[in-house]
Amino acid sequence: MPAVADILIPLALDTAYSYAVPPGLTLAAGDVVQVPLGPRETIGVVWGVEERASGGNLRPVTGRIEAPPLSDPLRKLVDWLARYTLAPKGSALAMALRLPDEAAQRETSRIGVRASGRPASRPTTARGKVLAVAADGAVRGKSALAKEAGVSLSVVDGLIDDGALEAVALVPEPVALPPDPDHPRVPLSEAQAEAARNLIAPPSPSPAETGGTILLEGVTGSGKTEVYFEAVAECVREGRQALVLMPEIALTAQFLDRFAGRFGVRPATWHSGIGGKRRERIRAGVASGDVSVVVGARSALFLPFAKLGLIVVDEEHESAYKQEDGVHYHARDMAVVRGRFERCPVVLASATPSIESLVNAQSGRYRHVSLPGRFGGRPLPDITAIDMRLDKPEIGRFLSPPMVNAVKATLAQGEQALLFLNRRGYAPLTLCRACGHRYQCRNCSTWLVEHRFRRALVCHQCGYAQPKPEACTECGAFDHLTPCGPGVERIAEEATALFPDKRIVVLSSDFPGGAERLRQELETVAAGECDIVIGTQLVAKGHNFPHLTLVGVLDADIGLTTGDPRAAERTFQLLQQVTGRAGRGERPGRALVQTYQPNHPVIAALLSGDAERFYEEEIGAREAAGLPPFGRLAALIVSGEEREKAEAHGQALARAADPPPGVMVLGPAEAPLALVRGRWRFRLLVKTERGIDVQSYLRDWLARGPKPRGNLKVAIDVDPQSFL
Ligand SMILES: Nc1ncnc2c1ncn2[C@@H]1O[C@H](COP(=O)(O)OP(=O)(O)OP(=O)(O)O)[C@@H](O)[C@H]1O
Ligand SMILES: [Zn+2]
Repeated sequence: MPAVADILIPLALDTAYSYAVPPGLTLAAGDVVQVPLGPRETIGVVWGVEERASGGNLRPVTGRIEAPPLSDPLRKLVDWLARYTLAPKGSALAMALRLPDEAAQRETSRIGVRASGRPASRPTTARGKVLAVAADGAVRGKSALAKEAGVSLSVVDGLIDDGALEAVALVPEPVALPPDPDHPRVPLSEAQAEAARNLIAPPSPSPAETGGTILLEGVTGSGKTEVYFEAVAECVREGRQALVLMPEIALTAQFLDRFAGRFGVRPATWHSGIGGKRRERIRAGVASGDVSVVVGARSALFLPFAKLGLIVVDEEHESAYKQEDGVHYHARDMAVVRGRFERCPVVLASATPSIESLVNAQSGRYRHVSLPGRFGGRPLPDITAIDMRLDKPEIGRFLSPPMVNAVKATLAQGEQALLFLNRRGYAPLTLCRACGHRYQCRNCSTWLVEHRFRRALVCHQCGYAQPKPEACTECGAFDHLTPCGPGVERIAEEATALFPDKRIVVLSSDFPGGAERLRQELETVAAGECDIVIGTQLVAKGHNFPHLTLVGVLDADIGLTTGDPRAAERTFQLLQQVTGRAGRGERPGRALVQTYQPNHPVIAALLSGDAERFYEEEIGAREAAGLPPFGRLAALIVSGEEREKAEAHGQALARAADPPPGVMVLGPAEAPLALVRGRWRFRLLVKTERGIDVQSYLRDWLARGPKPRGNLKVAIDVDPQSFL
């Protein structure tokens, strides 16, 4: 009987297609192949092979492709991801199947030169210098050779033309050298050593299964990194591979150097800035098992590891782990799933765990390993509130007098201060004082944010930008456009006026020069090469700034009024993280928090340092309201170019909802961000009891309900993190 292969294609298709396996080709599940699809050829992955009588009229597989096959656990992850998120299976596959892009194919290998043994036809002093260096016969890069000889590159080129030097292709450097788990290292503290032991080997004899998820909870600066490095070391000793997931921007040279301090070499890294050939070589090294540790952003979760033995999710509470477009997945949750399929342990590390993970730890589903104090007995920072109703800043200013004094005192000691405001740009709103006009995005229902550095009004949703006008575009009045409220650029202006001779740096995700420049800038902060850092949430977490002793939070209340069910949790985590940047080095730190609501439970918990009580109350509130993890949420976001049609489709969906007992469907309601990129948005929210299979319900409902037509779209977001 002929063999038939079911091939999943990495496009938005939900099922695998059947193809005949031509004689002479043997295929196994996971193989990457080329197949005809309509008039074209495309790439796919074998999802299953069987002998079937009816395979005769199927189109044949064209051939196998040189690419690492997808292992059984990775294919299971793709299936699971698609089922859980309701994304088409092919879209889930696309995340695990990044094929060499054309740019990578075109990249040429690096060329080096060495002495050919023939003399130069026209000897000169400069040429003599080059040949003297090259006399050892070693292969060098052209510019390295020129530099070593102290001549210009053209001299080297001349010698190549002349035949005295010959060009050879350089063997690419390995993407990562093998980490040494027993590299000499700084000793762990007693608390760290105990936590590391618990992480690697559970204290009480547990069932023979390895695997399992562990919550590693330790206050800011407790030294969790060194603890999970021990688990990584153990994994490497066993000859297996480890993956450490981090929020993208935490992947700094400082972190990689810490890794090198522990293991003797830097790990392979994986994030959106890594492209071309390097990407392919990391994938290949991961698939062959040559690369034993990868530190990466969330997409590293889909790398084809040959023998994965450990996944660490650092800062597991981070909402950046949730992908909010395309396949809506949460990398922390998928890490737990991949760990299950790979039968390897998953360590979730955080100073401020997500409510979900903490509940799982308390209920015994996860093991719980704690580090209750800072490394070296260092104290946690003192946190004090500044009541903004009493300590008002001057008109048009945003730093209250006690804040200014604290910064002054800190700088006088030669220490560093961080001013934290979670708002990019100069001012979040521009208003004409003559006619009252407010500048709004033409594609989105958002105010345009002034960016003074760029001299533009910018939409933070769609990126639309217009030059800041001289006169009001509505009424023509000159000199009446007023910035309302502060962003980090405006705080920088104020700080510069107050401390004109200090080095001030502003850090936010729109830092000019992109992520790589931003990473470099974070290094200079860590090295103590600036006095005042002004930053958004991007500098608030995961970083280690040893010179920083004062953290000033400028608007602690900013996140409390969003109406988001996670507002309290988010605000608490963010404030705890940002204040936790203070006093991590030799000198103790403190934090000042500007607030209009010092008695708000979140602010009060932060000030008292009683995280446990905050978590207890928040968990109680979630349970009472049936919110995650005690109930489940899923959102449908209907969008379209015409407002009425989008709303009507939302209403038609709601009419078809027919929720069974235990399921509630709310909406459609106009989304808080009602218009984004010219599309009107309406949200439906599904809230269910914990035991309900929300995916099955959603599938039935969508199959039954009206189909989106024309430019209408329905996005599905299971376990939504954002409610905008
Ligand atoms: N065994 C050790 N010996 C010397 N220094 C250590 C040791 N363990 C940790 N440290 C230092 O203590 C500081 C805090 O450690 P680390 O960054 O691992 O904390 P953390 O728990 O990850 O904090 P956060 O959650 O706030 O990011 C760092 O400066 C680190 O270098
Ligand atoms: Zn916009």
